[in-house]
Amino acid sequence: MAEQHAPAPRDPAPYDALLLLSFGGPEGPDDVVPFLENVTRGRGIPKERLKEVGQHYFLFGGVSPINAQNRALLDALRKDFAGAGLDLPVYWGNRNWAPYLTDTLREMVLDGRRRVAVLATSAYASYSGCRQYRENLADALSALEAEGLPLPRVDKLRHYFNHPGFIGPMVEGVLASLADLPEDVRADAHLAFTTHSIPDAAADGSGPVAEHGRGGAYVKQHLDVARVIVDAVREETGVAHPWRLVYQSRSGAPHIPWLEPDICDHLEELHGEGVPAAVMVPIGFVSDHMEVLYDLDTEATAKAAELGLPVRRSATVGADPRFAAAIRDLLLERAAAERGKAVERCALGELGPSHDLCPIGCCPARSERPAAAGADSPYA
Ligand SMILES: CC1=C(CCC(=O)O)c2cc3nc(cc4[nH]c(cc5[nH]c(cc1n2)c(C)c5CCC(=O)O)c(CCC(=O)O)c4C)C(CCC(=O)O)=C3C
Ligand SMILES: [Fe+2]
Repeated sequence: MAEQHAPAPRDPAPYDALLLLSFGGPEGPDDVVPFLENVTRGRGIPKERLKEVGQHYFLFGGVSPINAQNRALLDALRKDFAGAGLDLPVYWGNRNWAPYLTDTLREMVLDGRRRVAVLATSAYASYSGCRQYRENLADALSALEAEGLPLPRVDKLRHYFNHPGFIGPMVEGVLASLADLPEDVRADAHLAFTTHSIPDAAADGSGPVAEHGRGGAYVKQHLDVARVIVDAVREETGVAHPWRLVYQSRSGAPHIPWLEPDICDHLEELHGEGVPAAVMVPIGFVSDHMEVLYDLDTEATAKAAELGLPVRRSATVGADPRFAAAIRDLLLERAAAERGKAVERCALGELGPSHDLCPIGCCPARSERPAAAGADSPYA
């Protein structure tokens, strides 16, 4: 039949699967301590900080919101693929909790998958958000190798911080939060874009070393996203809201410098300057992680109440169908590139589309460990 000879309209080749790679989180009170041990093994986090973060989880019944968010995203992806006529299985594996990456990758291999596109639930360059996931992939491949299993090739899809399917839903979220503020303070509201604080040294080394100055790709990428959102909001409302990129969820020892200011200090400063309201925009988080539910919705919101400063927290992308479609777009784009085709790469802002393959020295670690899916990968 002629139909069989026509090129597939949505050709995922050479990929035979998509792997959603995430952080993982506890599913109940008994999971909290072992989860935190997994996260912080060898990372030098003070004991007091761990106790404190454990309390954040216990406050929510020991359940991290991240797993439900990932299950919703998996559903959205499967729906999106089916709707687009893309026949590709979608798997899910985590760094720190079940389903663990190694178990998922083993299942994939036993299912016959040999060429895997990987989407990490972190949109930006950094050790924690990029290289560490590549190290996790190398560890999983090494475990399968030790079991005598055939190794799949894993390709990590590019950073999507500036993809319209990631930014569009956030713009809508900011507009909704602004509309939710009392009318008399709305036009003068500040936008506080927030992301995970990381050590200054990790920020400086984020992304391809040669390409970025101080603050590295991590800070630059967030600033680019913030500017795009501010412009899009202005186009809708006619108001150029003052804004700043601020940080949250700092965890290391106090004598080590991390990115600042913290969101709570920032709210205090805004209040001191007579700013009448603010919207917290968690651009650093793909979905409502514990950092969003605790550090913003609980801690920073209480701080604002204490100050008498009206604040709203705008929505994360989560399982928005536009985000699922963006992931399909990234996968098909990379698939075409791997087939040697010229591809169009969607990106807003000034930085342009990120690289497909992390170059040698991208987001260096404190100690050198093998990392897959990059120019320095020991795997094919
Ligand atoms: C940049 C970044 C992202 C964003 C990229 C991405 O989204 O992946 C991220 C995500 C996440 N971080 C998470 C949880 C934790 N992170 C910790 C510790 C740390 N994070 C760091 C950075 C990041 N982390 C860093 C530099 C540390 C210090 C220790 C180290 O250098 O590794 C700790 C230890 C306790 C503490 O001190 O907070 C916990 C419990 C969860 C799950 C939340 C949930 O359950 O919903 C998620 C998604
Ligand atoms: Fe973290």
